[in-house]
Amino acid sequence: MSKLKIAVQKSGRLHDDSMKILKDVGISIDNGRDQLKASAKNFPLEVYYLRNGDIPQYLRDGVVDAAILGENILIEKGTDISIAEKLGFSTCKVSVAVPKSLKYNSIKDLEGKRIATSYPNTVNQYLKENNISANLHIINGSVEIAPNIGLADAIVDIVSSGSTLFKNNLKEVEVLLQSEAVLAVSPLISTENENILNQLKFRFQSVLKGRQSKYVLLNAPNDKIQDIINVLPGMKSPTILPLAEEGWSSLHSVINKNDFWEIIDELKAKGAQGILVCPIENMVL
Ligand SMILES: Nc1ncnc2c1ncn2[C@@H]1O[C@H](COP(=O)(O)OP(=O)(O)OP(=O)(O)O)[C@@H](O)[C@H]1O
Ligand SMILES: O=P(O)(O)OC[C@H]1O[C@H](OP(=O)(O)OP(=O)(O)O)[C@H](O)[C@@H]1O
Ligand SMILES: [Mg+2]
Repeated sequence: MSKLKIAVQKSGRLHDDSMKILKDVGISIDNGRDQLKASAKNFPLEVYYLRNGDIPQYLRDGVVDAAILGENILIEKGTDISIAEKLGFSTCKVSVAVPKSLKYNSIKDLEGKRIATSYPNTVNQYLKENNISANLHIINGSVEIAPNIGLADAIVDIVSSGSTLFKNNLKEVEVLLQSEAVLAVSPLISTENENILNQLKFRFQSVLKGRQSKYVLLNAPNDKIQDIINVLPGMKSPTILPLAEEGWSSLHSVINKNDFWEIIDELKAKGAQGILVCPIENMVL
């Protein structure tokens, strides 16, 4: 029986969350990442542990059928490779930063400057779109140090919390792109493995929807139920069950996890009691 070959980052920012989503969709992987490759026990899947930056080439060559990698790497090295699903973790930006002391007004200030980056294609494309000519210094790591050691006037690199920029006395001045981890697909995938990929994608979607949602249970007097339904966002048809105590009901619903804290005071004010909020493992709509 055919197996889907999927690449995940061997070690680094994406590794743990990539393994976690595979685990959360019920796939158990046989051996550790000291091996180049591992098999799933209960799903037709082989996991290849590779470097994030090398994955676009492996996808292009059909060495692997699919991969979990940073969207920014696909933009840099794999614009011909398609994305099957955005996975919601490892969110970051690719941005231009300059020394804090520099007066920066607009992108025109980059004209003729030296820019250090690990993302030359992304930067060249951006400069071209904005009609700017600059000199790129391509370095593979610790890009943020370049202005401080006199190697460059500006940098283009990943920004997440901004603390690396802060530590290096730099400020973000332009955002080139937003990125997150994605499930990408090889253009050479076979029909048989595409079917397996679709099953995996379906499982990912149900876990991702579950991660975005919460299951809410609350008790309320029957005459308050309608007021409470009006407060809960996006609730079409909540489940309402009678409690043993006369005149009271229990209301169950699914809401977006970000909405709950905004409406909790209102729910209490409308008469809700004994409010429980539970995580959802999977959600199939
Ligand atoms: N600080 C960060 N916060 C959130 N996501 C990040 C951060 N840094 C990187 N990422 C995302 O994680 C991906 C992997 O980053 P990481 O630094 O682990 O690997 P890499 O430098 O691309 O290396 P390699 O090719 O060796 O695997 C990046 O492409 C980006 O999408
Ligand atoms: O805005 P922040 O939250 O500070 O994150 C940004 C930093 O994170 C990444 O580096 P990483 O820690 O992965 O180290 P690396 O350069 O060795 O890959 C990236 O290259 C930035 O340097
Ligand atoms: Mg890094």
